[in-house]
Amino acid sequence: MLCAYSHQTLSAKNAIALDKDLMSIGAFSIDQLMELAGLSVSQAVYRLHPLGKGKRILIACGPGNNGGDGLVAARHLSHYGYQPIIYYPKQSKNELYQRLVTQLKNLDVPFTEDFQSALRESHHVVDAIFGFSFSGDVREPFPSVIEALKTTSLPVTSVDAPSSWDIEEGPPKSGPGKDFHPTALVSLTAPKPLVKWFKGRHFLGGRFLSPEIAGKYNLDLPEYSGIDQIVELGPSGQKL
Ligand SMILES: NC(=O)C1=CN([C@@H]2O[C@H](COP(=O)(O)OP(=O)(O)OC[C@H]3O[C@@H](n4cnc5c(N)ncnc54)[C@H](OP(=O)(O)O)[C@@H]3O)[C@@H](O)[C@H]2O)[C@@H](O)CC1
Ligand SMILES: [K+]
Repeated sequence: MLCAYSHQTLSAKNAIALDKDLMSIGAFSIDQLMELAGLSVSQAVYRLHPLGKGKRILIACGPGNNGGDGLVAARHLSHYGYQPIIYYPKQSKNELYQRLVTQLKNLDVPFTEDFQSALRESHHVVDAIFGFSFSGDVREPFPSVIEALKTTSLPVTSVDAPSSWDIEEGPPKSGPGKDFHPTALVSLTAPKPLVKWFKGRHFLGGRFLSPEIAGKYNLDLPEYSGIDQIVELGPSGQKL
């Protein structure tokens, strides 16, 4: 069900500030926020790609928290009955990420270094490469991965931002991300300004935001249904 939601977006600067507020004023830990983000992504994939459409989900994870959201989503998808496979070429030494990797290995979720082969065997791709801290030109080893996400015929669900898009200015005018338009986007906490250029199915995952923090950033709290962690919005997050 589409919901009424007004237009506010969160700039990259405010997304970072809001994250800090969630951990100070909001008293959340990063583990909790990443768990909620990844759970939202897993619910969006389930909504977009029910088990009957094919179980093999390729999850491309970048080096930062966007990648961490992908690792959490993979764990939930495995428990739902999917067969996730993880491409995570720049693994963080941070303990949080190492624990997420161990949790996946304990579920026998495979990791691959060969993105292109994994893509050929998959039914759906999750783009958890870069989120709101991406900037500049895409560095190795990710250009060929972004290129493959652009040209694949498989549905691609991007986490928080289509990777390689500028958070404020949207799709790049050159480079591997030029003309990359994922099938779906899961905005976390609030849509970012880039949604102005997004045309696919758009979900919001932010069912943990308190009225106080939402008010500080002038965000409306949308109405979530039942026990859902996500709500579907218009492509640009517009009021429908
Ligand atoms: N409350 C919320 O909403 C929550 C949000 N969360 C999630 O966190 C995300 C933000 O995470 P984040 O700040 O860790 O950064 P992220 O976007 O993953 O990327 C940074 C990494 O990419 C790299 N990198 C950058 N540019 C690059 C380039 N051109 N080419 C190549 N590499 C490049 C950069 O590497 P560096 O160069 O610094 O070594 C760095 O390691 C956010 O979007 C959401 O998904 C939840 O987990 C928690 C709650
Ligand atoms: K992403």
